[in-house]
Amino acid sequence: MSVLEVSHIYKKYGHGADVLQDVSFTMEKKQCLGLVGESGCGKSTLARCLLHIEPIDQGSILFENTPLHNKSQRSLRPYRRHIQAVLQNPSAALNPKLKIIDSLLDPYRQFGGQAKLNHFHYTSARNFASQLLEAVELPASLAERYPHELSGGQKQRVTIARAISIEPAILILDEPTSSLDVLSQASVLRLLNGLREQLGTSYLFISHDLSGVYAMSQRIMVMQGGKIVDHFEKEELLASDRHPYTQELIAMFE
Ligand SMILES: Nc1ncnc2c1ncn2[C@@H]1O[C@H](COP(=O)(O)OP(=O)(O)OP(=O)(O)O)[C@@H](O)[C@H]1O
Repeated sequence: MSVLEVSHIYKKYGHGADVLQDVSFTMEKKQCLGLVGESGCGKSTLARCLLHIEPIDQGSILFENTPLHNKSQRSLRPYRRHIQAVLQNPSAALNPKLKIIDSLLDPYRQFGGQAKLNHFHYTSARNFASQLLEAVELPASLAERYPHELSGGQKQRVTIARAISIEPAILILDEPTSSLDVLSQASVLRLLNGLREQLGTSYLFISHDLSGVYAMSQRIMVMQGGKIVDHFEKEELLASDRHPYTQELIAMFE
């Protein structure tokens, strides 16, 4: 069953050239869809359009069959909960002046404590923060610390905990491990995989690195110059009819 349907979207900044050109895909429930492509091809722009940080110029975005592309910011509010993101740099994502507990609770509070939860249970701020920290395999004692008192890997786990706190249907992961060392990268990817299975969230996993995308995704899209030039099931990666650009990426991977 599809959770997000993106059809023929176009996006440009100001009077520049199209950064996204005729991008279409669907995201299936509980699956991870990978998006790979070189720097500057438009991956983060696509993420920002899906998060409604940037408007699209043409096309449509349907969340569980409801069109989101033509909604006002006010009428988008209930849907924002369902599409959350984890971005590249956890230090920039966490407010340095807030204790971890307050960063963790921010989305739940933004939705007025009204988010109906299935996996987590809100009884008190402290207890909720402990459940979230436990989900990302961090000790509850970190709740009282400030971001500068955590390692990069711990900070990224906190941003993941915060993103899943309101149990979104979709999590956009834009290069979530690129600022981490190799060991932390592997453990964060393992954690994300486990959480997808536990929570039933759909992921859009964005990276310039095909090996990471391959490890995480059931389906893979390849972007070049703002277009999706290839789109296939993971098992079809080595099929002979792959796009020449995909073949270039595979050659780098081998
Ligand atoms: N706010 C903006 N205003 C104008 N141009 C922009 C803006 N954001 C991105 N661009 C341009 O759009 C194109 C796509 O950028 P985008 O950040 O989406 O690529 P990307 O594939 O995510 O790259 P990277 O992997 O390096 O993050 C680039 O040419 C970039 O310079």
